[in-house]
Amino acid sequence: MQSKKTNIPFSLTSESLVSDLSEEQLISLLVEGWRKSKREVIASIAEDCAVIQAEKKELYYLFKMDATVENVHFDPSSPPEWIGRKALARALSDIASMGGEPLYALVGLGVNRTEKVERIKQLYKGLTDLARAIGMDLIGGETTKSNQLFIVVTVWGKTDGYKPILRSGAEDGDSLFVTGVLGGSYDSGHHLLFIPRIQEGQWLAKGQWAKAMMDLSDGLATDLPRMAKASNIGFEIDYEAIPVRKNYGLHNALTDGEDYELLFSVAKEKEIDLIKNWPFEVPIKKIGTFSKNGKMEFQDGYRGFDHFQKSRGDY
Ligand SMILES: Nc1ncnc2c1ncn2[C@@H]1O[C@H](COP(=O)(O)OP(=O)(O)OP(=O)(O)O)[C@@H](O)[C@H]1O
Ligand SMILES: Cc1ncc(C[n+]2csc(CCOP(=O)(O)O)c2C)c(N)n1
Ligand SMILES: [Mg+2]
Repeated sequence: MQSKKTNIPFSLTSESLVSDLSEEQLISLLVEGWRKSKREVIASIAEDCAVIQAEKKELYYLFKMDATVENVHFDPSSPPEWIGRKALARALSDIASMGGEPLYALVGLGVNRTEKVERIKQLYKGLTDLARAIGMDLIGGETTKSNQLFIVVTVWGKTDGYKPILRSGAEDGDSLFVTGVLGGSYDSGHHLLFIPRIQEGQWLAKGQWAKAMMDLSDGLATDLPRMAKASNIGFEIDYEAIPVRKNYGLHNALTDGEDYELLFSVAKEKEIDLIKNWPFEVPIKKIGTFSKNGKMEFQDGYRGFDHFQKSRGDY
């Protein structure tokens, strides 16, 4: 795998804390200097999923792990079925973001000894109901004692007969689209009950509509610059075009996170056909353009979610 530049703005000392870094800086630091040893690893760290090319032509395997932690990703009072559902759906959103088809899941569970068995049973029901609905198989996992309830889901998916869509394919002049509406995910409960855009992602990849694609988990303000940097191209946003959830505002749409919608680039000349042929219920909206004259960052004050920066309910 390719190591990313660390971009650490100061020298670390033995006293430095994780909270001195952003999530991205910590990951960069941990994998600095790591080089992939296998040719079949097509994409890895910094993409939504790792991509492994199988020996058969145009067969790619996708892998993604996501953690769902009490008081970080859900409140103790959240319905347990919804917690389990969310834990799987988070990883499915990353598979969707490459146009993949989910196949198998491994589930890690951390539970306190004082936890009610019924709560964990309900949590598992939410998770397995979604897996069944999607037609994927639960093939194993791990269970451990933990002070804080957590679920770690690893999903294995594939693209068979077509290439997965990376974050790095956007080019000058491409149109930038988003599915659904953005903002207010936590307060509205969307963060528990969102529908991962699996069919939409596959359609966009199979039909060669999307050139670059990712899912929005940390907020457009953080995630779009990631796509721009991966593609090495700037962007220009039409702020008024951003689809905002009812009762929320532009700031929510840019910074709240957990939208779990698809962000993708399309060649300008395909834009009209895309809109005409879009076969799904969820709407798509053009929100800007990739441009070599544009910036790769949003203006100051728009910043998405970061696990190590101070936010709601920090401890
Ligand atoms: N501890 C780690 N070691 C190695 N790679 C990591 C580690 N944590 C995250 N990564 C990789 O870093 C990238 C960013 O991780 P992250 O989980 O934020 O993915 P994302 O797709 O940006 O966000 P989300 O999972 O919320 O959609 C991914 O490619 C992920 O596989
Ligand atoms: C109790 C509670 N507090 C805050 C939030 C909001 N939240 C948590 S993680 C995240 C970004 C994506 O996470 P990751 O980067 O891990 O994929 C956001 C916006 C929540 N859902 N529950
Ligand atoms: Mg992602």
